[in-house]
Amino acid sequence: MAYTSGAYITSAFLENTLYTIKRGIELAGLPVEFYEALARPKRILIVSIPVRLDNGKIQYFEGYRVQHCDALGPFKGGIRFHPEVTLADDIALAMLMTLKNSLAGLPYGGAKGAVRVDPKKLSARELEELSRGYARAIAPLIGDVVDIPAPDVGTNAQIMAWMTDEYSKIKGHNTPGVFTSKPPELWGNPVREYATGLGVAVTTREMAKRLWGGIEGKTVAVQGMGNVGRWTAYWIGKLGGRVVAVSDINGVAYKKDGLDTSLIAENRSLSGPSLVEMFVSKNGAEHIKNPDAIFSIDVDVLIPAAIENVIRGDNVGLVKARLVVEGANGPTTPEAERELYKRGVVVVPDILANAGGVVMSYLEWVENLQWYFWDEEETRKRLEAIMVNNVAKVYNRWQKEKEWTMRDAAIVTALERIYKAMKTRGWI
Ligand SMILES: NC(=O)C1=CN([C@@H]2O[C@H](COP(=O)(O)OP(=O)(O)OC[C@H]3O[C@@H](n4cnc5c(N)ncnc54)[C@H](O)[C@@H]3O)[C@@H](O)[C@H]2O)C=CC1
Ligand SMILES: O=C(O)CCC(=O)C(=O)O
Repeated sequence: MAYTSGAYITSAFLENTLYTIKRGIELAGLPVEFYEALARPKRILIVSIPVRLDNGKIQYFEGYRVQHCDALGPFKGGIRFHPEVTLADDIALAMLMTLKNSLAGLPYGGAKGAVRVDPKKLSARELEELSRGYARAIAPLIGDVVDIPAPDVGTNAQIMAWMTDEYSKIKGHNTPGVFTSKPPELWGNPVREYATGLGVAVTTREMAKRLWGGIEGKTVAVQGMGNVGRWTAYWIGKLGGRVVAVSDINGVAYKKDGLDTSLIAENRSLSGPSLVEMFVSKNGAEHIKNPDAIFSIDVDVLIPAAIENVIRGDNVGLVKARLVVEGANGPTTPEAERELYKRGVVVVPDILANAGGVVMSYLEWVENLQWYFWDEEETRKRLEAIMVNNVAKVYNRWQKEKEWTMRDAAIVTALERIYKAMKTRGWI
């Protein structure tokens, strides 16, 4: 069975994702036709978005919306604004969403969107124009029961607000359920801002309980201080773990006795690198200029929460942690993962560990469709219960199959649900 996309569009990330799906299908004993059904997205839209820059010139930005699979329900997945994003990587991210949504038991298929842009180089007005332009460009393909985007790298609640407003103007009425992770003042739920990080932290606690009897005092390093990384560090601190290092593109903040992660909530407005600087200036942390030093810090748990393909064959030897929890999508290559398992290091896969974001998006969407809202406490409890249950489900499956990785257990569980739906529909 070939596991390459077989198309002219490819990337290391896409090939790794296809390899993982193929391996899952083989381990689950499912037929080759199922692989064929998942190896290509159902639909791809490529768009060009004109933006009038502040200097008066017009610049065109390329964007995508990849709808991978809708066997389980409407397409769902974030939108990435990043200068190096490619269509192939966007396809890989959409495939991971199909698996993640299935594993979490959500009534969703998988999708992902992207625009090749460095949002930090745009003014607020330019960013708003780009966001509205992207929403207009993909409007024919999305809808509150069709495809529901949300944030990913480089996007946030304000961008979701602009996109929801733009889409609602096109429809001629308010359509809150078409994007999730909106600000609370525009039908969002306050939990969504920190939901992915909370989910990663709860996953880490649940794994630490099983591996070591608890998370209390266990040392943790977090790569990335964006939405996922910062809230992971914050909640790890709240749950009793000791975060000794955090990093961003400009370097690492390290403190042997543990960083005061409660400062993260007090400094909500700071961006990633400034949070690292904040730990140095306000918390007495050491500043290590090389951002990759995060991998070699001697900790119990390493949490890559920045971007894909960061733990690879060439640097996996640096990792000293006993547990890797994937906050980012696709941070560990298959080669690196094999090496880690050989050394007895457990890797908790992205589709399990970082599902808190989309689970919370689902709760927000249910609120939006009903125009009925739960309070913060109630939604947080629901999110935590789903995460705890998902970790137990995957861990127990993994325990029964000693030759498998935790990723295998997660992917097989996700694939079986999609297969049953496709079979029942008569798609395969
Ligand atoms: N935002 C969400 O709800 C979800 C995000 N994810 C995944 O989590 C990861 C992070 O996403 P967000 O936090 O939303 O993005 P973000 O854009 O808020 O933050 C990403 C951070 O990573 C940093 N970074 C990039 N390359 C780095 C490197 N080589 N070393 C250290 N830091 C680096 C950036 O400077 C930035 O601070 C991505 O893989 C994303 O797909 C997964 C589930 C949900
Ligand atoms: O909240 C969502 O709908 C999607 C989040 C996302 O893009 C992800 O989990 O990678």
